[in-house]
Amino acid sequence: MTRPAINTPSHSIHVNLGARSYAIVIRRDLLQEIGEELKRLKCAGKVGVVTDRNLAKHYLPQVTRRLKAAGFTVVPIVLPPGERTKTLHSIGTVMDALVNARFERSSTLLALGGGVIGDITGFAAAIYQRGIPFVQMPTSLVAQVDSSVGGKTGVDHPKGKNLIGAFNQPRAVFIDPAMLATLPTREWVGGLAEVIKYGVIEDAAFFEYLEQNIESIKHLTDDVVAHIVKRSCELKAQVVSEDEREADRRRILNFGHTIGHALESLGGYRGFIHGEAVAVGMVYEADLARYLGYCGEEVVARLRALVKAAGLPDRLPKVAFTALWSAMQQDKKVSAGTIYCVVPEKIGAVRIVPLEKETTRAWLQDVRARQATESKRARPVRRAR
Ligand SMILES: NC(=O)c1ccc[n+]([C@@H]2O[C@H](COP(=O)([O-])OP(=O)(O)OC[C@H]3O[C@@H](n4cnc5c(N)ncnc54)[C@H](O)[C@@H]3O)[C@@H](O)[C@H]2O)c1
Ligand SMILES: O=C(O)C(=O)C[C@@H](O)[C@H](O)[C@H](O)COP(=O)(O)O
Ligand SMILES: [Zn+2]
Repeated sequence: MTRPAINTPSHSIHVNLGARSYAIVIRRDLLQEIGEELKRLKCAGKVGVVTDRNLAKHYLPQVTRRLKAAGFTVVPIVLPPGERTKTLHSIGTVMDALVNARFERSSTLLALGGGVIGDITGFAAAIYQRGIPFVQMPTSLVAQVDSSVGGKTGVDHPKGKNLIGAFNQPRAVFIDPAMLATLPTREWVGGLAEVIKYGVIEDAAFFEYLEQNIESIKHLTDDVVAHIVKRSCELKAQVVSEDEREADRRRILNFGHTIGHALESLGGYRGFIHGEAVAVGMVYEADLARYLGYCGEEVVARLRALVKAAGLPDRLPKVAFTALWSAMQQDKKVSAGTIYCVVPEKIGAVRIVPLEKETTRAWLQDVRARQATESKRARPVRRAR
């Protein structure tokens, strides 16, 4: 589906990390200026454009033209699309391309794509010759509101998401919201999960805005898209500036991910896309919070209603407790064997709590009992003959 063009004014948001500080620039048609922008960053020589086949079709010729016009030598590195590409094998592919093209320490990588491409590129940039600069040009909603900012880079392991990686900040993030025009609907909707997350973790007014504007959001109204991309980047930049390496505060950005990541890995990265898994994760982590007495039923109800209205999944699929618990133990918030989970206290405020195995097992049994009752109610009543 081709979407209408998206108009947005220009914004620059500062990620304040001392020597590693950088700007998130949000501007319509930034794509046309990518060569000049890299020159402004003092990049020179070779640029490796890491992208996937979908993005290559839509944008690679234009990006290559702009970079060449600005004097760069362009080396395209095109990977297959999707989460199953986020592997060490792909890192090997990128390494081979850089070695073969004789990339130097002063060469640059440009991540042209969604979160998968951004995470791979940032990690490749961290390890090639022990570190070369990289720039993010995010193209999906997940990437424009979340993954391009903050320097978490890496790849998945069959047993867990993002288990191999590095903190590596980009030199800049260039967001052209017009590029969302070609994003498939399922990916757009998936991205809304990370947007909703910001409302729950620290901005109740933003959550209300999303509730009130969900129809325009689904239809990509210009001013609404501009607002959600900008507000999400502001919120993430602030958290990352306060706690770059997730010593404490940054953990709030992981709301929905303890269960969400477990569902992704249990599904072999073929089931839910990331945003969908996070949506289900948020609903059930909120439900667990209610069960444990950290928040009231109204918090779960509002979150579930917004998730549903956005078109995201809100039902925990069938999964055995032992499998779920074991997958959750791969989470990076696990400390001394204890799983810590981000739970809401109210819309706009979260806390981080340890999970106890038997209580979590009892909660899951309760979830299943409620799901069974809901299914019975939803089933049409058969008339006796
Ligand atoms: N590093 C972080 O802080 C962070 C934050 C959030 C998510 N992530 C990671 O990001 C990944 C999910 O990102 P994603 O949802 O962008 O997935 P993705 O990169 O797989 O992109 C989704 C799909 O949309 C296509 N696509 C992207 N932009 C497009 C465009 N403008 N036009 C047409 N097609 C387009 C891609 O080719 C792909 O098929 C996960 O691996 C997740 O773990 C990382
Ligand atoms: O930037 C962060 O910090 C986040 O947690 C953002 C998440 O949306 C993102 O999916 C992140 O990659 C998850 O990190 P992980 O450390 O749990 O792998
Ligand atoms: Zn995420």
